[in-house]
Amino acid sequence: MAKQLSGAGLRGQVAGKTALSTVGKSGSGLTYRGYDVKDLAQNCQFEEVAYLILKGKLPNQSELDAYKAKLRGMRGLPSALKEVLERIPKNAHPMDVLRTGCSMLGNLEMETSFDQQQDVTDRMLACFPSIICYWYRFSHDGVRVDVETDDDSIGGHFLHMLHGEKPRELHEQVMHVSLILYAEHEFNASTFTARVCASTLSDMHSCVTGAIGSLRGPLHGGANEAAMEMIEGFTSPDDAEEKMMGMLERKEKIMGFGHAIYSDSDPRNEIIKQWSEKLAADVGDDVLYPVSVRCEEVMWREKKLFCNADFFHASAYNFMGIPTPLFTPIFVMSRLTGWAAHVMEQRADNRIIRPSAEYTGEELRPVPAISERA
Ligand SMILES: CC(=O)SCCNC(=O)CCNC(=O)[C@H](O)C(C)(C)COP(=O)(O)OP(=O)(O)OC[C@H]1O[C@@H](n2cnc3c(N)ncnc32)[C@H](O)[C@@H]1OP(=O)(O)O
Ligand SMILES: O=C([O-])CC(=O)C(=O)O
Repeated sequence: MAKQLSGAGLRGQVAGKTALSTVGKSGSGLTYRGYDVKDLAQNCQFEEVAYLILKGKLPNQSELDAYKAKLRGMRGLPSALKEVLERIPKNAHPMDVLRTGCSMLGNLEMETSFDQQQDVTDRMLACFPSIICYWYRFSHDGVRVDVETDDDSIGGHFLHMLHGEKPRELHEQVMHVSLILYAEHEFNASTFTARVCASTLSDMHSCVTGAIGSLRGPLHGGANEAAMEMIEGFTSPDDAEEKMMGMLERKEKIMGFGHAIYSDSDPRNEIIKQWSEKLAADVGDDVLYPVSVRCEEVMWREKKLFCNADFFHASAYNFMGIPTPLFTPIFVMSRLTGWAAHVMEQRADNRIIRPSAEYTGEELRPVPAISERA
């Protein structure tokens, strides 16, 4: 059954056109440029999907090889950016670090013409993992990590820098799937932020910096971290059930569940759930995965609320040894493709986005003299 889309939050209102993705259209849960996300997650690497989203077609082998080589060559960070990252404290949130890193990059490598939009985007795609890991390893381990690795993929590059060793094949594969699932999602809050910024004819770094800020909140991308914080407090499935029932009774929001558009499932969930199960078996987990499954059952039974893309990402990332505060920055590494493609689409057919407001304030009145004011 389709969700009733109306009310506050611009729900159900068409705010522009896109050829990039469909979300919740009947018969197809989520498509990128006409391809089902399940098909893409099963058959592609993330770089192929990034190419598809940004350049409009799936690459052939030589195009993919050239694209990966280009991205590999753009992983380095300018020394001024490294200096800025070294000054950000250990207790900063990595999303704030990334927001600052993106903004600083825009100062050092400014987009001076829209002709540069593809290259500027590829540069961000290549170096965002470097920004996150350079700061994280410096502030937490006192290490100036080498960001110019020769890893084949963006996900592999990230895991290599984070853990100081080449990732296992299983983990690199899960990163491909995860980054594909998060890559694009029509007019979600962060993408809409990017498009509003683009509609003023601003530069790409400004659009992406704003979008990072929007993604950070727990009602959007920040939900994967919030979900992790919740499930790690549950010691067993029964404990999870008891505590969740209490949360529901107190009418608390449970992060990682529900969706603004999907009505009864998020197509990304079954994919990342399968990988979470595989990773649980791999690490010999007998708590986090069963706890997560019980949460899913309780939420559906009690509220008909389903897991969105974020919920099983929490356990999957945890099983790969990724610290919780880095969960949402991984989302950025991926969604950057969607944001940038939307910025390009907006630029290609632009009118400044400027909706109207329903006024609920005072009627027109004169300014009283200061001596007459309460
Ligand atoms: C990748 C992503 O960004 S996916 C989204 C990630 N965000 C989260 O997981 C945060 C938790 N979920 C939510 O807050 C919401 O479901 C959102 C923000 C995703 C969507 O919000 P909305 O479109 O307003 O939700 P919707 O209209 O379906 O809400 C219906 C009712 O269910 C409740 N509800 C929705 N989600 C939840 C939840 N996770 N926990 C508890 N109750 C919920 C709402 O409060 C609302 O109740 P009300 O009518 O009494 O106010
Ligand atoms: O579409 C939304 O509102 C949120 C979401 O799932 C996403 O951005 O991936």
